[in-house]
Amino acid sequence: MKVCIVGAGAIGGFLGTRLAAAGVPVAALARGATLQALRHHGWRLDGADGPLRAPVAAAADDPAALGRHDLVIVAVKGPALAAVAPQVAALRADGGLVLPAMNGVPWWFCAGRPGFEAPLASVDPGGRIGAAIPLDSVLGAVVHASTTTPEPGLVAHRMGRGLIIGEPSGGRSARAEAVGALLREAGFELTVSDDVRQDVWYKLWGNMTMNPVSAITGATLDRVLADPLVRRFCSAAMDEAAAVGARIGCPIAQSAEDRHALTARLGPIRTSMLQDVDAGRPLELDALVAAVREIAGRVGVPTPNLDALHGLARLFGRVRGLVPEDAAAGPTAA
Ligand SMILES: NC(=O)C1=CN([C@@H]2O[C@H](COP(=O)(O)OP(=O)(O)OC[C@H]3O[C@@H](n4cnc5c(N)ncnc54)[C@H](OP(=O)(O)O)[C@@H]3O)[C@@H](O)[C@H]2O)C=CC1
Ligand SMILES: CC(C)(CO)C(=O)C(=O)O
Repeated sequence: MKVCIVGAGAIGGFLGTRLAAAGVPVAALARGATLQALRHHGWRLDGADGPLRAPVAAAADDPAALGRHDLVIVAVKGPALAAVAPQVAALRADGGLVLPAMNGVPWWFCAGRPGFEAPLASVDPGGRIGAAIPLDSVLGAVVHASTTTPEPGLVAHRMGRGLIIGEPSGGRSARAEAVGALLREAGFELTVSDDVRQDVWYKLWGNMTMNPVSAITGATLDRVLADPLVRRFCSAAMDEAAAVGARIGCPIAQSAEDRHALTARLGPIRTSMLQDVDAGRPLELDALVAAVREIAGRVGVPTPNLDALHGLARLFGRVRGLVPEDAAAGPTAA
């Protein structure tokens, strides 16, 4: 299976290196210093298992130079997705698959469901992503790992190798099993899910509060959860999202406190959004927070705590130039 990674950063490099080290030909659509590093050194991953190095099949900033692929793994941050969607389309072979390995509500999440005939403006403004990447080419994914890029093209793996993949509409398929086998072979703890939407919503349930709260405060996850007032606020926002999930076929059986106990086990993690603040990169607020508010609005669930979190994180980002001034000009603006 020919694989191309779009977005060879912390997660893209983690997936790309492990796949390439397992003998899979893995190309990269990358740019700038990351592109130079990949061309010079190939795929590089450092972690508790020691350094892993593997050749990159090809690396370029132009899809035309890379050809077509059976599997295109997209691991950009949410704000970059609309810009790379046409490139993803150009990299995908006829019948090829697209696996977005990203946090938050994906653009395909509500597609085709009653009440969601119009695409989510927060994650797919104008429906351009959905138009470029047909729903029937998508496999949903959830990444349970923590990685960083200490320098362009070099990934540091901190913890976790969990991946969940599945058909957006649920159920089993031969193609999901085939991609699952490939990733399992590359050393990931791989689950092929019957209901990947549920898994996406469950992961989001944590990121939705932990990432923006860590971004605003600069606190690692252990410190976010150690403050009783902050913890209670996060729980209240999570209760709202759980009520939204119950309306869209993604019920959550746990309490927010149950989930905090699991998150606390991760220890002093700098969330990917806190890493973005550190590096001066755009914040993924639309996929992690605005989209939940937009879905809540469509199903009629009030979200006062989530609204407050969105407002604070958005203002924090705007003041630092990490969120555009016109962000969420649509249904989540107010
Ligand atoms: N890091 C983590 O621990 C975890 C992250 N996630 C999620 O995974 C996703 C990816 O995150 P992460 O890997 O941390 O992000 P990074 O910022 O480390 O990587 C994103 C990569 O995408 C590249 N990119 C962006 N736009 C383009 C473009 N137009 N052409 C080519 N390359 C481009 C960036 O390049 P450049 O540097 O040039 O901008 C960067 O290399 C996010 O949704 C995140 O929330 C999920 C679980 C854990
Ligand atoms: C915090 C973590 C590693 C797991 O929830 C994550 O998903 C992120 O940093 O975005």
